[in-house]
Amino acid sequence: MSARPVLIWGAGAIGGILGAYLARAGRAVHMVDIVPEHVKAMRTSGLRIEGPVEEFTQVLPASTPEELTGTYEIIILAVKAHVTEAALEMLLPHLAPGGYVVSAQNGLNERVIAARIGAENTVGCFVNYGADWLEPGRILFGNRAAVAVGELDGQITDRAREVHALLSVLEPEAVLTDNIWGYLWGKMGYGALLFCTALTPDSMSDAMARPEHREVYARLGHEVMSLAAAEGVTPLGFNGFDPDAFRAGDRAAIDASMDKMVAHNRKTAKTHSGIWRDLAVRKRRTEVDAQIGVMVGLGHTHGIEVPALARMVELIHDIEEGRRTQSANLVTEMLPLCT
Ligand SMILES: NC(=O)C1=CN([C@@H]2O[C@H](COP(=O)(O)OP(=O)(O)OC[C@H]3O[C@@H](n4cnc5c(N)ncnc54)[C@H](OP(=O)(O)O)[C@@H]3O)[C@@H](O)[C@H]2O)C=CC1
Ligand SMILES: CC(C)(CO)C(=O)C(=O)O
Repeated sequence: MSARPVLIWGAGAIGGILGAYLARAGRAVHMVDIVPEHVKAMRTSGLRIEGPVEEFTQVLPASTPEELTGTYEIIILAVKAHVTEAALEMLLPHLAPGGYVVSAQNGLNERVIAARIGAENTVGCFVNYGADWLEPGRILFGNRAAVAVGELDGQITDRAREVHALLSVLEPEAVLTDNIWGYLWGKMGYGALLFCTALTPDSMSDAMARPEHREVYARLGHEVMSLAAAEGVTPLGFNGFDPDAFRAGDRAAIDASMDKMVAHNRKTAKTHSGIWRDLAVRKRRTEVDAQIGVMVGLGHTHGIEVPALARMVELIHDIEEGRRTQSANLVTEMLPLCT
């Protein structure tokens, strides 16, 4: 592995775990986060990784954005999708000429990053491992899961290999792919299902297991996979998510896929999605506009009807703004749009 230092921008659940694994493996990393208490904990007592995967504490060099000096050739961005643009503006003075930014996020952030700094300075990445930021200096690593890395144009380059080697320190089964958009769109589909689980107080597995709500999940997945096809992308499956089943609207195959996703999520110590956590625990805005709202816009562009996605955006906003509370009834309300 090359010894070029790595800057991790956003040291929460995803970035924190990645940084701790890289540092423990002897890689030079520097962590940046806007939460001063978290930054202080990382560089003094250390970042505690907890949970069933592995437990260890790693002291890490860390700064707030205001404290950071110098430039880096490799920057991994791991903030929530709705703050990607703001974080990019903050990190750009620290991107060395010829360096690149990798998005370890959910959503189509690579488009946003490439629009700002050029596709030639952007490397694609997909992460599905489960983690929760618990408090300053403490992160739960709930479960291992699929990870993939690839260039936006599908070429297998030295720098894609370099990023793949970095992610492989955390996830030995990480994939180096020539179809990163396929993984990212697969996660857009799975992500839509996760947003639906977060309409309820239930765990991801309990919410997905409800037979009376299967039509809603089937419709959401179908809308996303139809958009992916219109975008010319061949979505890829992972951890039980079967894009072809949802694209075809094949109920038997969708049920089989949902059962696999339920089984996958029964094994994690992160029982609820990050979306649920933003709503129920952190009491803050979710990534709904950056992930689901973006697809409603693409529906208009392509002339594809996406009523379930559009209604879900409204319902998540209702919860964010205190007009509704999380309830299985919200999913039931979507049924007429989905049959
Ligand atoms: N957690 C998970 O299991 C998974 C998450 N993802 C995706 O990964 C991405 C990151 O999520 P996650 O790690 O959970 O989020 P977290 O909120 O745990 O971590 C993000 C961290 O970045 C900080 N931050 C916010 N704005 C900035 C900024 N401008 N500069 C530097 N730091 C900033 C946040 O502070 P503050 O909290 O104060 O905003 C927070 O500490 C999201 O797109 C998510 O959907 C993907 C797969 C699984
Ligand atoms: C559920 C998970 C961890 C994917 O496995 C996720 O992406 C999220 O919480 O948003």
